[in-house]
Amino acid sequence: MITIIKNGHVIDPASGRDGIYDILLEDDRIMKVEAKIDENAITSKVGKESCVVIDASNQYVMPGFIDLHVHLREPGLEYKETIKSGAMAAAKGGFTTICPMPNTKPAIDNKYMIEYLLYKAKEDSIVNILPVGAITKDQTGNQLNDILGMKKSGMKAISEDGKSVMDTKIYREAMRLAKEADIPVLAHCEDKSLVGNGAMNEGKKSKELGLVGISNAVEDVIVARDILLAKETGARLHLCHCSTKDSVTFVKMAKDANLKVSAEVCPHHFTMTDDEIPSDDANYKMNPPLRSKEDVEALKAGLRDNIMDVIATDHAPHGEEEKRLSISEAPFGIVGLETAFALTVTELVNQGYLTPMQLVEKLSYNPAKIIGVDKGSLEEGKIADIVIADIDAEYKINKDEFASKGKNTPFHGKKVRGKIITTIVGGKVVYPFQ
Ligand SMILES: NC(=O)N[C@@H](CC(=O)O)C(=O)O
Ligand SMILES: [Zn+2]
Repeated sequence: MITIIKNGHVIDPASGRDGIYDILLEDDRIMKVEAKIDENAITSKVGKESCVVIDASNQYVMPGFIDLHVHLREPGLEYKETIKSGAMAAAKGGFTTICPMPNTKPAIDNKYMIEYLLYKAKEDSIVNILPVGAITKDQTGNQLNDILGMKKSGMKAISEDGKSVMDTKIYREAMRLAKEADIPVLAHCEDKSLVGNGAMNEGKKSKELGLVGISNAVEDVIVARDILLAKETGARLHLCHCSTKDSVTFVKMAKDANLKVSAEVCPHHFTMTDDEIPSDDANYKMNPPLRSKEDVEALKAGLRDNIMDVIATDHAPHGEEEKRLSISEAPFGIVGLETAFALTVTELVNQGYLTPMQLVEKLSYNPAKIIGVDKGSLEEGKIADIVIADIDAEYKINKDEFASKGKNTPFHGKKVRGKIITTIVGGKVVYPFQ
């Protein structure tokens, strides 16, 4: 099968291309990227029926996005999301590869669960799935999992996401094993004893709503600890969902010291402050919480200055009933796969924080490097994981149009720019849904 993507504005950090090109795909590979590819010459050779032409005029053509932080709720909580529905949400959001976190029920904490996830992904998922395994048994923090065995079964990273491993000795040993396995540690940074019953950012707004606050130190203390452990063990540390200005400062210090540290920011954390939470509405509740203006500015500057490497969604679907509860009672988390690109365009590219090239670095090129896969590139010979988007298209976010089962977003009705038009995985169009 031949596919030709015509006249698109190619943005590809791997080759440095930033201009109008045609791309020729043969089966699952990128064969040619050239200023002009003559489709008539090709159709006359292979026949019209084995050649698809996609017109990408006035659209951006980018390597498929890679999300290092997604919660699919299968197994165990399929009413919130399944592998199938989560993968469809990913495709609709321009993501061709996603890394599901292991906090399912049961947790992905042994090699059989990794194998199960990969088997299920093959059956049900229209995007690539790279498994992340839990660090301790059942994520209870006491007993280290078989990290080397899980890696052999296809695990691409370890994480205790949803919480931190509070026992520093166990965590240090996990980092040693991650180094031996040559996989990154995806760190959720939250000091359990400091957070208590905190439900939103500690500040004026939490007082106004009468809610228990979560201070910045809850995150910062563990960010600092984890960086020190990465220094001692030589492990590759990736800091998840950074939300505070001091997280950015610590990441900069770690990079200046040449440590193997990378960091992600979620779209909600650069889009909104805690002050913008209108009422006790749990669609504004996530962990870490929406922070102060000062923190949001530091995150945006950190992305701009390439201190922060990745934009990841932390897509965390929950049932509508659960999110109808008050902020103090509802579970933490909001969906993100289908709003990430538009929020990045609207809040960062259109506001002058990121160039389109940086957007692609943070949504595709850098995540591929961090998770260690040969993706995030539109160079000839690479797998054809591609996203085509209209970055000018203006519309209002509508949760009822989400492919995700989760409708829990604070961005319903928000006016944005940037729409995914086509998502291609391994040379096949997966969105629009076939
Ligand atoms: N981020 C969240 O608010 N929730 C996540 C857990 C996590 O990513 O920490 C979830 O699993 O619901
Ligand atoms: Zn987390």
